[in-house]
Amino acid sequence: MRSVVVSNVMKAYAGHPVLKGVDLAVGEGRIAALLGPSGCGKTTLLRLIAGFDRVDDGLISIDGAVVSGEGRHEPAERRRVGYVPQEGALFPHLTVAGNVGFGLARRDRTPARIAEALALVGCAALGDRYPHQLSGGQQQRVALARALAPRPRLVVLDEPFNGLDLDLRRAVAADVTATLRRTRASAILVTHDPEEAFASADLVAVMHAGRIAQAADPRTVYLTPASPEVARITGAAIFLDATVSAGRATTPLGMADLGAVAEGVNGRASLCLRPEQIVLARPDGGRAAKVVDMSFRGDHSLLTVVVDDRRLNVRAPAAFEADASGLVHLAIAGPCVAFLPS
Ligand SMILES: Nc1ncnc2c1ncn2[C@@H]1O[C@H](COP(=O)(O)OP(=O)(O)OP(=O)(O)O)[C@@H](O)[C@H]1O
Repeated sequence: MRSVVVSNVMKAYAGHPVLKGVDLAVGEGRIAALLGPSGCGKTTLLRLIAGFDRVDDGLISIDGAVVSGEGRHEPAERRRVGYVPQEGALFPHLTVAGNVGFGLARRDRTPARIAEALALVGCAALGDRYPHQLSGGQQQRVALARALAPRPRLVVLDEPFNGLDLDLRRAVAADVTATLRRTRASAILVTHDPEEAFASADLVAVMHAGRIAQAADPRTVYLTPASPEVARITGAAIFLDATVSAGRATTPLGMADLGAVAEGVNGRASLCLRPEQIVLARPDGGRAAKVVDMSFRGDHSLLTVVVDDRRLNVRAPAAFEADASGLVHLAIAGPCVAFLPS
């Protein structure tokens, strides 16, 4: 059963198209991450799903019922979609309990329901505090409790961890994901952080130029991106000129195995690698490259090397030291993806 289905949704602001035919399906109890660069339309799509705005064209259905499109626009308060907005989302003049109770219908606004929602996010003891008396992580947990309190069919979260520093961000994201899984809520999380998307979601929907460019499990989008843009949005990507023949690519760094080949690619191609796929090799098993810079990064050393006039960044072990020749030998590890030359 699909919890949310978005089909061919279009939205323009003042004649400027933002969503140009978005398709997305999120299964019941699944967590999807909507990943894309700033301004690509992630918030716009979330607002359409929550019902805060109307679609220009296309359909949105939740649990099998059309909520947007075909002349219908179910109002936000009837969609049973919990919304966790960007930072600063709590009402400052209400206590934590008041904030959580705010979204509940009057008959449901009982101390027991509020306590239940706060317990879900591990904040049972904080009901009497005001938002300014909470840490950033606690504020985001309370914002999730407020969204979960009415027992929604779907929870949508718009970059909820943006205001938190990196360590806290990872921890709060893990807690929030665990809570969503415990409550078996379907969820859509907007983020521009690939690692957050991979760690949190069953399905990563990569948004580019007003459409979903690829939607698949995290491993698939990272290891076999559907386009060069998807490769760049989902992490660091290095592109090498290559010649493709019989499932292998010849590159300035030697031969590479191909895991996926974009349609129509044969002969000249652009090979897409992740940084960790360029590895140090023995002299007899790799191409020589000149080390022109080295920067110690704690868990690894980042080498800048030149091979065939091309500068590349390569990760080496933290303890790496260049020998007197100033050369390293490089090879390509693991299957790569080939695209048409750009
Ligand atoms: N109400 C509006 N009126 C006019 N233009 C809008 C409106 N809302 C969004 N836009 C425009 O639509 C585009 C997409 O905005 P949106 O907020 O959906 O992007 P986003 O991917 O969520 O970006 P970010 O990651 O920076 O939040 C932007 O160019 C934005 O300026």
